[in-house]
Amino acid sequence: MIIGIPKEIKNNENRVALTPAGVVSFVSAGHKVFVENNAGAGSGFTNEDYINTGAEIIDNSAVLWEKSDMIMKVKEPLPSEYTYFRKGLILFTYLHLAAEPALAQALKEKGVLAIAYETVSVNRTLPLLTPMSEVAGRMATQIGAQFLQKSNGGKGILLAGVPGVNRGKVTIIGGGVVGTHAAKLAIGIGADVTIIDLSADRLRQLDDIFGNQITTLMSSPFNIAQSVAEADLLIGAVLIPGAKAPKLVSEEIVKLMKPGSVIVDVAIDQGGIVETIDHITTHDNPTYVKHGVVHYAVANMPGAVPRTSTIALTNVTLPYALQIANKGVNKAISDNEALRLGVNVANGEITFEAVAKDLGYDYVKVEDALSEMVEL
Ligand SMILES: NC(=O)C1=CN([C@@H]2O[C@H](COP(=O)(O)OP(=O)(O)OC[C@H]3O[C@@H](n4cnc5c(N)ncnc54)[C@H](O)[C@@H]3O)[C@@H](O)[C@H]2O)C=CC1
Ligand SMILES: CC(=O)C(=O)O
Repeated sequence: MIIGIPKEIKNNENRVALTPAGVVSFVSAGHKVFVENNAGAGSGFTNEDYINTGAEIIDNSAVLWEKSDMIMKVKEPLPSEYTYFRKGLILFTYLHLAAEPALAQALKEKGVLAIAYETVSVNRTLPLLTPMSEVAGRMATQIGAQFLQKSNGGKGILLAGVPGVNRGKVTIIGGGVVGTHAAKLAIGIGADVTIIDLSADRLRQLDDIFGNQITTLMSSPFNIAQSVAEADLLIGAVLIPGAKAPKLVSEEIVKLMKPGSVIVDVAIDQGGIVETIDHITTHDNPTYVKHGVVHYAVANMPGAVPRTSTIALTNVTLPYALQIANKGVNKAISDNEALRLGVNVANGEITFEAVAKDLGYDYVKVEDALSEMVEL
């Protein structure tokens, strides 16, 4: 199989979908790898590093997409890349289609076989999302602390407090991977941390992990309003896999927050949980102020720490990509249920139920969408 690795074009996206070590794995299994010129530069991998491990450098995105059987990316294709879509192309990347209706339509219309990292699922865990959620969770606290500084538009508090002065309050909605890692950092710097989740079992686990270093609360409109109103920093970390994020924090609740408080909505890649966040922000221009509250809604947070993130991401994506290349995509999907759950679009159909529901398409099972091509 020919695997193509484009240079990412999203704002400040410095990750790359394959490291030189990954090239060795593909080439030694008999595959060919094309890497776009300087695709790895932002993560500290030079063209020479890729050439030395057996890849070929291609200086033109259109040519790279055209020559490749499978495109491995980090972020969802942007509109300028939709023109490269074609029937039968395999696309393996983050997609977050519930929040990207135009992309979903383009993938459908062009017959791309699109496998989303974020819905590949093993025993209700999301192995290809987890490492980036670990990164983004840790970053969320770091970024929140930074924007709480007066010079950055915040209310001018130090989350850690000092002897004789209150610690800052951090409310985290969603106690999964992002929420846990945000909490780790917030506890580490000495903040007063509350985690809100809908799952009583998850709250029990968090209580076992963090003990009385955190307060846990069941997710309800009342608890959310009360905790958010008091928070200096609110972190959005909810996920319903594949689906648009629920708007759990209304405009009225945001108005209850004190001026200079900060919201970091990590769940923005699925549309975000805060009503006053109506657009995605970028690393170049990461915040805006509404009702006196600083809003941060960057959908590719790990792109700002690309060396760590690229290695963490490719550690988990490579084994799946190798299965696709070695077995062929149909057999790989047929053999591996986790990978099958990653298929969001196939043969012009939406094959992930939550995405189909949110975007108003008929849901077609992967087995049915691919029935002419493979027995599942
Ligand atoms: N902005 C960015 O750069 C990045 C964003 N993310 C996103 O962060 C979000 C969270 O990801 P993970 O932590 O990995 O997901 P996860 O599945 O580990 O955790 C989600 C948590 O939300 C909880 N939840 C669901 N409905 C809820 C409700 N109504 N109220 C309270 N809690 C609720 C679940 O019980 C679960 O504990 C996802 O949208 C993910 O794509 C992840 C990495 C980077
Ligand atoms: C999860 C995701 O979309 C990201 O890491 O950018």
